[in-house]
Amino acid sequence: MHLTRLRLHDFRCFEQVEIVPSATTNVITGDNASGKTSLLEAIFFLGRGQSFRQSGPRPAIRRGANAFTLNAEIGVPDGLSHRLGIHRDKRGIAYRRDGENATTRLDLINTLPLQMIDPNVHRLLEQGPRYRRHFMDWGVFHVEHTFFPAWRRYRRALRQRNRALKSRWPKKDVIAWDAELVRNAELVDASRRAYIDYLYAGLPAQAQRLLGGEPVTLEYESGWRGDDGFGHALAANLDQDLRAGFTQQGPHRSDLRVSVASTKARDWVSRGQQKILTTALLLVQAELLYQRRGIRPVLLIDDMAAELGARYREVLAEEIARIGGQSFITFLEPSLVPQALSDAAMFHVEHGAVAAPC
Ligand SMILES: Nc1ncnc2c1ncn2[C@@H]1O[C@H](COP(=O)(O)OP(=O)(O)OP(=O)(O)O)[C@@H](O)[C@H]1O
Repeated sequence: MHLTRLRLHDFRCFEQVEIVPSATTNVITGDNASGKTSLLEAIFFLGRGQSFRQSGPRPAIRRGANAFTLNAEIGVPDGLSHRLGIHRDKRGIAYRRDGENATTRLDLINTLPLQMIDPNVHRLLEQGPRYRRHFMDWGVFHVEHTFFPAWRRYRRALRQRNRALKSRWPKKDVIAWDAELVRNAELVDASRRAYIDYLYAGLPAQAQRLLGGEPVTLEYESGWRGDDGFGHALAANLDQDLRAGFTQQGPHRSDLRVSVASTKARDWVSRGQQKILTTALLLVQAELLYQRRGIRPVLLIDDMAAELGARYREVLAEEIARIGGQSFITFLEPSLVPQALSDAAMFHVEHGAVAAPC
């Protein structure tokens, strides 16, 4: 699965741009503020239906324009292709797959699976559990089919239970949601555990290649206390939930502990090592998706050289080339592009224009 053509119209600093990328590695170079990240953002939008920037889709409309349009053609392994489109104007955002108006974000996610590695990727280790849950759930979503419907039902029941708690409704109205919560929490928990086991199995080989064999461990934390199951934990914590006004335990509070040589990875000092470790985790995820479903996600790597010296850059580039699939990797300057990417298609971005492969 890869992009065979990409068109941007009035998106960020680009008025009108079309690129025909390589099915393997695409290197994008350009000065600060030339539009490299915006190109990756456009691809990300097409695969996720939203931006990775905090500001939401509206500011992505080019200054002075009324709407942006993104289009992509996606080649799939059986020789077929899909067309994806996104249009954003003042009325809202519309998605299209193969001309179909009823396209949802889920359709985009399934049509163009992609994995983003940005300069802040180390926050996966440093910051709160939300980032690690997001990391886990991206992978679980793509490989464990029971996960997403259960997660959706769980969140719906959680919202209702929290509403009852916040509004100080009688106990019976709170616990009325417990059976639905428990049923779905167990499915979510089982899918995540199975996924982390698979991921863990692939990690030593990847860590060996990228980190030189430091033992990395992953420990999944379910989000509730005790070994007697979620139903028991919910019941035992009911009075505390009533006082707090929300459900304090459950899969929505789960976490993934990442340790290197028995030290919590966020205490591992070097930012560069943290970036390499996080990238290793993301690449194992990408490989797992290929092994389990035959899908290679498109890799988007923004400012690959940030935090990394020449040796780590080279090791990472070799790994990306080994894994295969399509990638888009940005660099400030051509001199930062590692040797292992010398066969990549090269694009140069300048003043809202993209120069074709040279
Ligand atoms: N809606 C918009 N309309 C016009 N220009 C915009 C809009 N949004 C952002 N820009 C501009 O687009 C330019 C490209 O930004 P982008 O983040 O893609 O650059 P970059 O090449 O990744 O830079 P860096 O290497 O510094 O991260 C910036 O000058 C930014 O101010």
